[in-house]
Amino acid sequence: MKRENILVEALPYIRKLHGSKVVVKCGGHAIVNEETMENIIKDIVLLRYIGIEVILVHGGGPEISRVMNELGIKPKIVDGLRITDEKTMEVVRMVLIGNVGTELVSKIGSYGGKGIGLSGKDGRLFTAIKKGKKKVIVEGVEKEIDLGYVGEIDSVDPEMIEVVSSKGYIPVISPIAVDDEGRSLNVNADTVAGEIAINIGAKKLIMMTNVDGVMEDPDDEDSIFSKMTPEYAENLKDEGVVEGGMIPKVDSCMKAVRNDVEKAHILNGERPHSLLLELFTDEGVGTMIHKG
Ligand SMILES: Nc1ncnc2c1ncn2[C@@H]1O[C@H](COP(=O)(O)OP(=O)(O)O)[C@@H](O)[C@H]1O
Ligand SMILES: CC(=O)N[C@@H](CCC(=O)OP(=O)(O)O)C(=O)O
Repeated sequence: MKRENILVEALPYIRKLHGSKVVVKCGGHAIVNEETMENIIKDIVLLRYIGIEVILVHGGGPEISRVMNELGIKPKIVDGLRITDEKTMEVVRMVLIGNVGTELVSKIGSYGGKGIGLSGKDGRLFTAIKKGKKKVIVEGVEKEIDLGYVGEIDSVDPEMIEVVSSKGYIPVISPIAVDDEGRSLNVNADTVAGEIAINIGAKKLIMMTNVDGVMEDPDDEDSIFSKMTPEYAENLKDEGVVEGGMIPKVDSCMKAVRNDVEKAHILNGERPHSLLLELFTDEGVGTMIHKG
């Protein structure tokens, strides 16, 4: 397609999204690679310049696991959730807030945007309660596993996001919540992104990961589902097609579209500018979850 046609094709999409809020969740796999991370940040800054209020929620699972291994702590993840003891919680805070969050804020700045780092603790943006024990099936047998300092979101107060976003800042949110006693709790970043999207009235929730979308067979790119309803996604979960880290993503997307977020998308952040292609072209990429 000619370059001018690409720009013209984007116009109705830009018009529709101008002034609305879009939550972008960037997974740890998509940000471990410097080039991938820079491409995503460039797209986010561009969206902000054309009047779309982007709220960035980041993960960092692979980086947390890398640092844990370096410290001699073996990472354990069940259904996409990290078992988090006290020492692990320290690592999670250090990596997510101290490292990944500040790096994203500074990259946004280097492309001309204004990033601001937040976590659940800032203005009590989101609070959580300890999730406690989780039932899992191991080799056909049901077991209860204590997840430790893993939080389940209890409340979201979006005022802080609204204040900074209305002044042109791009909030960069680390998935660490606070509980009533002021303790830090580790929350999956997909869950945080979904809850924030619902509570700020976002038009879209976009999950950037390291696969093209939800697939029938994760090893076969051609088996991607380009569109699905929450009911269909629920079936895929029940059938065991959706596993591991894809479970919290699909759960958050289903909950978001059932709570008035127009559309939720799962995209491959490793494909350069997949975010712009999804938002501004007729074809779109990845998997879209929409109400029936
Ligand atoms: N049906 C599926 N389709 C695509 N990916 C799947 C599916 N089921 C499980 N997965 C896994 O989910 C992973 C994405 O989750 P995760 O590793 O937590 O990513 P992120 O760090 O981006 O949050 C994929 O790399 C893939 O291995
Ligand atoms: C409770 C829980 O699992 N928290 C996650 C938080 C980071 C995250 O979600 O990172 P990704 O988006 O890269 O997976 C963790 O400790 O890995």
